[in-house]
Amino acid sequence: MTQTSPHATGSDADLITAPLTYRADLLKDQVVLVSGAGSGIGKAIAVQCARLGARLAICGRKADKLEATAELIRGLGGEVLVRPASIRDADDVGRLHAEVWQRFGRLDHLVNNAGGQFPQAAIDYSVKGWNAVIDTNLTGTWHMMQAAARGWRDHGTPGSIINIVTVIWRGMPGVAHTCAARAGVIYLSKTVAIEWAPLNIRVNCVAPGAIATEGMDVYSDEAQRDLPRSNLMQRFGQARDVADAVTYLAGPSGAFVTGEVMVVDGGNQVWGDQWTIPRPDYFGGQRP
Ligand SMILES: CCCCC/C=C/C(=O)SCCNC(=O)CCNC(=O)[C@H](O)C(C)(C)COP(=O)(O)OP(=O)(O)OC[C@H]1O[C@@H](n2cnc3c(N)ncnc32)[C@H](O)[C@@H]1OP(=O)(O)O
Ligand SMILES: NC(=O)C1=CN([C@@H]2O[C@H](COP(=O)(O)OP(=O)(O)OC[C@H]3O[C@@H](n4cnc5c(N)ncnc54)[C@H](OP(=O)(O)O)[C@@H]3O)[C@@H](O)[C@H]2O)C=CC1
Repeated sequence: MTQTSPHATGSDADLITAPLTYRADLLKDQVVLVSGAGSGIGKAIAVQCARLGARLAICGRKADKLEATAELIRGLGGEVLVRPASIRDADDVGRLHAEVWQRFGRLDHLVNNAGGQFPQAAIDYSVKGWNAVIDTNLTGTWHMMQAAARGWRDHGTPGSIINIVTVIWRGMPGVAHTCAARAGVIYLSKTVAIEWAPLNIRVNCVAPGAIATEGMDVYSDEAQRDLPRSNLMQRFGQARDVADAVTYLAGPSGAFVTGEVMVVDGGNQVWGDQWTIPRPDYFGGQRP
């Protein structure tokens, strides 16, 4: 975590002590695998699941960030498997899932949170830049989904997948690559929700709006100033807002929910301009 980021995920103390929305044994003994759990939303999800009694497996590329999350979980008396891995690497993902089953003998929920992008006009994308975003957000997410489904099929146990996406419905100027990738994940999720229903696997998505995390640091000062004004609440959401939505879908409250997208965006899907690159003169130029 960038300690100086104005968008850091609340303090570690907040993650550990903030009042819980759900009862403290909601996920008792369940096993939750969270990708990208070394920072931001993923960290908040992992710590919240641990506070609700779950055993955690966490992955991401950077071991030191994962260890910091793991320390918090162990401090809560929780159990955690730390496994640095890139979701872009299908073989690595396969080994990660094998390790989860070996360690815990079960997997209950996969939370595909790892992802990211950079702001740039689409017309300027390099092939490498496009591929980096698609490989991470669409293909990497798919590697994780398929590995989880195969595990549940082979063990004959139920499971649920929760994919973190974005609010794509009115387009996302400045991050077209991620908009395309997340749209792919949403319709992939709806499709396999059908195909995997006979396997007792639920598949859902959570679509956050602008959430205050260190991931925001990739955007310009102007974009960071404007993004919280792009919704009806006129502010950033918090990582725990997303963690609560994930918990709703993972808990008994989600038992009859599949193929769905839960939007947590302060109303941005109905109102608010969202430019992550300078707004062209054609659309009024300068931001407010
Ligand atoms: C609702 C509000 C709107 C915004 C909604 C979403 C907000 C968020 O999601 S914020 C939180 C997410 N976190 C991030 O986005 C963190 C930063 N992004 C990443 O780390 C991305 O995962 C990644 C895909 C950019 C990283 O991939 P990786 O392969 O590790 O990246 P590289 O640094 O190796 O770059 C590969 C390639 O991509 C192009 N590129 C990267 N950054 C930029 C940039 N700022 N501008 C233009 N192009 C960029 C570039 O082609 C890179 O290759 P090289 O040129 O050879 O470095
Ligand atoms: N903050 C926001 O406003 C919004 C965020 N989102 C999405 O929510 C998710 C979490 O974002 P947020 O917490 O804000 O930002 P962060 O940048 O803090 O989190 C992204 C996490 O993904 C991990 N990651 C990136 N690439 C890979 C990879 N190839 N394999 C494994 N892990 C990877 C990173 O860890 P490491 O670098 O160690 O690999 C990092 O911990 C992302 O998918 C993001 O796009 C969606 C909508 C809005």
